[in-house]
Amino acid sequence: MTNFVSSDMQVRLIEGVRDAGEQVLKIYRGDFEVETKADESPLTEADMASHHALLALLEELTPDVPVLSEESGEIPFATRQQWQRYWLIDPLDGTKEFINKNGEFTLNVALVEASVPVFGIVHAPVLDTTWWGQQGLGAYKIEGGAKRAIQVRQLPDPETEAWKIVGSRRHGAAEFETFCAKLPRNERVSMGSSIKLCLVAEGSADLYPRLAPTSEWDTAAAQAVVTAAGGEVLDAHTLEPLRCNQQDSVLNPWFIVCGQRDERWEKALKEALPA
Ligand SMILES: Nc1ncnc2c1ncn2[C@@H]1O[C@H](COP(=O)(O)O)[C@@H](OP(=O)(O)O)[C@H]1O
Ligand SMILES: [Mg+2]
Repeated sequence: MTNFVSSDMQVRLIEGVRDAGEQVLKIYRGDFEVETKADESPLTEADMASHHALLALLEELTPDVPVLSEESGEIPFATRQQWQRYWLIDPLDGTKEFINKNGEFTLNVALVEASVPVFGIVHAPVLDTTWWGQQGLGAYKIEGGAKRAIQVRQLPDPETEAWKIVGSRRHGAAEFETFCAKLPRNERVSMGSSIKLCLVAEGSADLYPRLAPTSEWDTAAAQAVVTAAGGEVLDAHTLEPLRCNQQDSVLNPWFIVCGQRDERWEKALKEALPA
């Protein structure tokens, strides 16, 4: 099994992401301005502070590895296609949650190798919680200073326990409801940002159907955590794992995050999705 990130490097990365989170927290606790990007999505000084802090961290630790950030501007596919290994970051996922001050936003750093997110850190500064994982080496969570290994859970028997389905606060609500209505007994939980994937990774939720657009930087770090915890992030149509950097567009297909694959939800998915 390849060790993509040494344990020493891992410690420095986690510390660096948590330091960037401290900068974000200072802005979160004060008054900040909100700009609107060309695609109509919001941007705050915290997105940019985190972007610069994470770029500085990665350039210091791995000067030879290129970085693609949500805030770095477009890098042509012809260039990205040459990258065997690169960092893919979303400096602040859940900007609307940040603006609404509900704490459900994250800093996201993924290492992508041959299109597969093999290592990822997801940090939620307000929750004082960090999830990380590396392919083949397990997944972990630090919450309030306490570290523990995490793992996905098996889908429970719905006769005795409802399946927990996590969904976005803001996107794809109608598709989400249609999907959940086809499932056995379930309870729904709303959450912002990549925390949704981490809830599946840690076994607090069973499924996260994302039947709405996202970009690769929204999911790569948390996909690494989910897979290291024994789960999967699957294209909702092909049921193949999501891959990065395969085409000009950085948009993901609709996807499903699951713990262990199970024919019960696969059947529901086939019925719930438009042909
Ligand atoms: N039309 C669209 N195209 C691409 N991504 C979209 C999108 N609408 C929402 N998203 C992504 O969904 C993320 C938020 O999802 P959720 O509300 O479920 O947490 C946003 O992250 P950012 O906050 O980083 O912009 C954004 O990237
Ligand atoms: Mg995002």
